[in-house]
Amino acid sequence: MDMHRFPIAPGEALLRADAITLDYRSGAATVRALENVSFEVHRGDRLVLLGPSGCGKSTLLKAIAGFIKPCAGSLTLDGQPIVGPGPDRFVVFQEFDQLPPWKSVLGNVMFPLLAGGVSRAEARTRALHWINKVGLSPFADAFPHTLSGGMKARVAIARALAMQPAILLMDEPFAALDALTRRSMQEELQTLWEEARFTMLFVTHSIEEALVVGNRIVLLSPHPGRLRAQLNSHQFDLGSAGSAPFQAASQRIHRLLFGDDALAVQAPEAVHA
Ligand SMILES: Nc1ncnc2c1ncn2[C@@H]1O[C@H](COP(=O)(O)OP(=O)(O)OP(=O)(O)O)[C@@H](O)[C@H]1O
Repeated sequence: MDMHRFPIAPGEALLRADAITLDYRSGAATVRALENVSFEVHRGDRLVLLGPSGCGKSTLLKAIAGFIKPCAGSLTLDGQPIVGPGPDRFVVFQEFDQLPPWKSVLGNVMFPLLAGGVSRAEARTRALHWINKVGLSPFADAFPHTLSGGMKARVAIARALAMQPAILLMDEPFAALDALTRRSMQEELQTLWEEARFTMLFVTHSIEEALVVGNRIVLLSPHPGRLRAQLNSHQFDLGSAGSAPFQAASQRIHRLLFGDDALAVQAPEAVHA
């Protein structure tokens, strides 16, 4: 596969979630985290799962990663059922302590490649390529504890992209960062996407972040998590944040999640902001 670009066949669904229902069971208690959730991710999409705390965003991402199994419905990637974790999906979490502290930046980025059977020489070349892409070449030999939160986020992104997954799964990756760093990470992610056009599923509970990062947004309502609406948001980026259309879209989403609209509409609807 080309190291620099992820292949895209526009319009073709890469990931399908079809009528996903997922219960957590502990002892006699059952918590329904997701109910009848369906959506598609197309190649090259930056699809955002957005909703309030407890709506099942992380649960859905973990099911797509193959860590947990839905009790009903189907998840397919490239037409194949998802039955467990695989190298075609890579998760970036919020906790950047996911970087082993005894490995340098280069070692951290090479690690999953080596574990996946890539030769040392190839792993090093690929790792250095993506470390350079996220602007960390001068820090290739640095250890995680010497890096800022933003730099650790960039290492995590480089590590994920070096694996060339079919879909990059990001679970609130910037939530622990200060506002300025978070903003610059959103911008860097956008720049990386413009260069490499990878497919991404991004979880957040920030409406603004969803509008900036995503080209499409899937809204979930909580308890249990249900599909609330789907919106197109490709027209927005950091440059348009704060503009009148951006504010209007943001308010519309807020009403769908928390306002009267949230109560009025029972069935999922397609909404174009
Ligand atoms: N391991 C678990 N055992 C039991 N219930 C769980 C477990 N993990 C999550 N839940 C419940 O499932 C529901 C969805 O949780 P989930 O973490 O997926 O939501 P979320 O939208 O990602 O929330 P947040 O934004 O706060 O992380 C919640 O009611 C939560 O309490």
